Amino acid sequence: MPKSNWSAALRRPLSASAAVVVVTVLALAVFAPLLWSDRAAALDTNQILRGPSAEHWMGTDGLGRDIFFRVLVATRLSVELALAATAIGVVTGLLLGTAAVLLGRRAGRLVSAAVDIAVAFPGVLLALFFAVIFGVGARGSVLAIGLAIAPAFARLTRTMVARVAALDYVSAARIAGVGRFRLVGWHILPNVAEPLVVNATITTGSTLLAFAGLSFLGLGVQSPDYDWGRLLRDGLDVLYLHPAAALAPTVAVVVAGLAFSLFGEAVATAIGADTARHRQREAPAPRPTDAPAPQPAEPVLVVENLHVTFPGPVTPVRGVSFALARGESVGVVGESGSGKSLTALAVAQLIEEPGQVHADRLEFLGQSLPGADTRARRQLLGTSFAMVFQDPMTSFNPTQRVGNQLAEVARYHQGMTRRVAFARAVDRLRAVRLPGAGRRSRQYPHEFSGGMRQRAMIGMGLMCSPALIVADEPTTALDVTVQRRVLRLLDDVRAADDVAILLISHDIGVVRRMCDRVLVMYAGRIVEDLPAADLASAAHPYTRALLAAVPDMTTDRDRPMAVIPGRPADPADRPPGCAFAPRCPLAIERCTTEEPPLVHGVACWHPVADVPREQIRVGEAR
Ligand SMILES: Nc1ncnc2c1ncn2[C@@H]1O[C@H](COP(=O)(O)OP(=O)(O)OP(=O)(O)O)[C@@H](O)[C@H]1O
Repeated sequence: MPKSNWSAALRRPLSASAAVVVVTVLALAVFAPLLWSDRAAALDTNQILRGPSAEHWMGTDGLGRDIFFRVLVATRLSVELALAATAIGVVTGLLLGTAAVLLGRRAGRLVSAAVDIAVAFPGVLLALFFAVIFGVGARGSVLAIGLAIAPAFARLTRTMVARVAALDYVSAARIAGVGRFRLVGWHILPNVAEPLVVNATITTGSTLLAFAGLSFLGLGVQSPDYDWGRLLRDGLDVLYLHPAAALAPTVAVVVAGLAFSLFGEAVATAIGADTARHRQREAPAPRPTDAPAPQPAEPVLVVENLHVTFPGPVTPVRGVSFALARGESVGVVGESGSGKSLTALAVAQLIEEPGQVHADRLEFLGQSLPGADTRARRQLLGTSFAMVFQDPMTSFNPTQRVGNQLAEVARYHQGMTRRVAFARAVDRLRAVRLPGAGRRSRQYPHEFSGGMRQRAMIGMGLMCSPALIVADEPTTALDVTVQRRVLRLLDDVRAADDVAILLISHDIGVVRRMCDRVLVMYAGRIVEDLPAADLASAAHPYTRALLAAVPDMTTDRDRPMAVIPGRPADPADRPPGCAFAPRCPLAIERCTTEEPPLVHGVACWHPVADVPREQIRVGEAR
């Protein structure tokens, strides 16, 4: 951590004072018993319960012992106990918080549930509960307080670990066969150490106070040993006669407790500044010249048996399965209403009530999207997933400048300052080749053309480091030349940054040019999955009919345009068997009774790979 962060944090008067007090307390803990034990233990029966004087600054106790020196000497036991309890709490918390990685998902879930229940109890109640179990005395109270602070620490650890455990390098280490303990100790904990250290420092402050409480209640340190809590308890017995006896240990507890907590805050400030700087460094502008991101072993997106249902019930998406690798571009084509957009929205977790999404697997970058808690999901989708919507007019907030809207993403997800985030927004607008990016970033969306807005939307997706861009009809609202520019930009981004692209379009020609693979959807199902280069050899009559409807250089312009006869299936009234059967010129008996599964890339009882394209030209527009 750079020295400047520490000096900046310690330049704040409160942090500097806290640091001075913490160092003093630690020095007293080491040296006070060596220097003043005798004076603290010396009995003077002539000086019993005397008030403050030049000889005894805080007066004397019931045996004539000097209270000031007793408070100084008690520093060691008080700090020792607090540190021991904090250590127990931290180690137990770390073990419980990493249980999901160490013990596997099921046992981890049980541990998490137990931790959540424990967190629901107030810490003081837990400490008293454990103190009764472990018995009166210093050892019992160390265990009691240590175990009482463990659940909160475990929950913090669990949250931090879950974030790091989903990262690519942890997946790579898993696949490389790294053991669980090494994975946690080597790859995960060092990356979450900073906030945990900060929290442990702050916890030490509260632990000091908790010990004083237990000793005060008679459950902590027992005579003849004494810590600040014990002195406080003795002082309270003579409070009206001799208030300084209670005041001195009280001041010691409060000042030391506050100092540790404020010192923890100072550490947090120093580390926070450093982490933010790191994050900015870790997220360099993805330029075409950048080295490609390391290849993960897992696909970017895995969808298995996806269903989207609305009340009725209607199921416009029924059992869709596909996967996307890094840098792969997959097109989804089909007529209006075939379920393309709902599939994309389900992947983006944007289907709203009363819509229901069910899937055997819906994983993005190895993380189950329906399983992730909302915050983790937001973070994951916010940093690694970008969506370009059909209507560029509604994708931006009309009341905010475009640059600010892009910058917001980096400020929220990457903790950048306003100025740094805005500079990155301008850089991203430049990366999507928006002319005059600096000036444009200060304009409002209505001052942009449709094509510019789509490019800015892609730029917004590039504010973090997306692994997947879902583009739902991104060029439908644009004229042909602008369309081509936007599509080329998407393709460049894919090539430069190894971003996977899911392109939804009803234009099979666009998909053929842009994509590696094509998924053809009909009535909520994938009916064909084939390489874009092999479209000409499509086997499903529906794919062939879609292709036949696209005019090419060989199309006879004197003949009317080819169309697919009939109407797309209504999701609320779907025919039995293959949904395309009523419109299919090759339908056989079985097609009307039994729905064909997707086998070898085609869902058809009568695949027609070898039937000439002209035979599938099933209808013509009048
Ligand atoms: N909120 C909803 N409630 C009920 N049905 C819906 C809802 N949203 C969409 N649908 C239905 O789901 C079906 C698929 O819709 P979807 O928007 O995915 O089609 P699409 O293939 O993307 O079509 P387009 O190309 O016209 O956008 C349609 O029949 C639509 O009417």
